[in-house]
Amino acid sequence: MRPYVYLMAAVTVDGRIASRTGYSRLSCPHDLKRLHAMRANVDAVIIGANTAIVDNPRLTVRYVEGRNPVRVLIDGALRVPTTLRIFDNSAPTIIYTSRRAPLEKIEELRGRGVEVVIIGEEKIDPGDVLRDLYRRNMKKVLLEGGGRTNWEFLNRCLVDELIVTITPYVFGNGVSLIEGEGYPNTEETPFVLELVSVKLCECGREIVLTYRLRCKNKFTQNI
Ligand SMILES: NC(=O)C1=CN([C@@H]2O[C@H](COP(=O)(O)OP(=O)(O)OC[C@H]3O[C@@H](n4cnc5c(N)ncnc54)[C@H](OP(=O)(O)O)[C@@H]3O)[C@@H](O)[C@H]2O)C=CC1
Ligand SMILES: Nc1nc(O)c(N)c(N[C@@H]2O[C@H](COP(=O)(O)O)[C@@H](O)[C@H]2O)n1
Repeated sequence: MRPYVYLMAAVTVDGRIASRTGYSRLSCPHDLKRLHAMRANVDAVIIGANTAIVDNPRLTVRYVEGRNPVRVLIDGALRVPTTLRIFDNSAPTIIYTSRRAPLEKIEELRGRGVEVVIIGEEKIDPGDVLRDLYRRNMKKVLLEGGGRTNWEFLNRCLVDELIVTITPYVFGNGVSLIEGEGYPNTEETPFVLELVSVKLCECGREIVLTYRLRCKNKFTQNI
């Protein structure tokens, strides 16, 4: 069993979630409220190592009333600095890492109240992360990027709902919503996207697309 997985992001018209310099503040205040309402609605928020390093996010609920989710970081080599805001104890934080992680860094973070879980030899299977979160009674989680982490989950059919806000910008380069090895054509994706809704944001400049993802039968995960 695994939790229900939402993936939420803001993209430019050319599908980028960040520019080549790592700039990613795309959403208007209304869209940020939507993001924070989603954080308040889930049990955990998951990010990858680069997002943690580049953005140094808080991942707390601030623009609406609600409780903070558990913050989950996937970092196979435990590359992140120990000074990040996600280690500030304002909400619980769990790191999933592998045997590649330096032992002294694991100890330092554990000493500061961060739960560090070694879940793989080299690579981390996102299915294992989700199963572990489910065992901890987390039934709904939000995947907040970045592009590589989104790919790792999506490519294994581990995303149930995709909520993408299209913002009126173009980067021409940078990090795409999904950053992976890719598919050669539309037939060979392991999932189908079913459009649920198209909404104009309250600001009048952004479009919020919601899709439900259905895993094609031959790719169905046994999870
Ligand atoms: N506009 C928006 O809505 C958002 C934008 N962003 C932007 O996205 C950018 C970062 O995206 P990106 O560079 O793709 O990186 P990610 O944040 O997806 O981090 C990728 C890294 O995380 C680690 N990781 C993720 N999954 C696994 C796994 N299954 N097993 C092992 N390690 C894993 C790996 O580290 P390692 O290689 O060391 O093993 C991997 O290189 C930032 O610039 C950020 O600002 C992020 C979120 C939202
Ligand atoms: N949905 C969405 N829209 C944007 O424009 C964004 N830049 C992001 N980024 C995500 O939010 C994190 C920052 O969170 P805090 O404000 O520090 O709590 C960032 O790291 C991305 O995960 N998302």
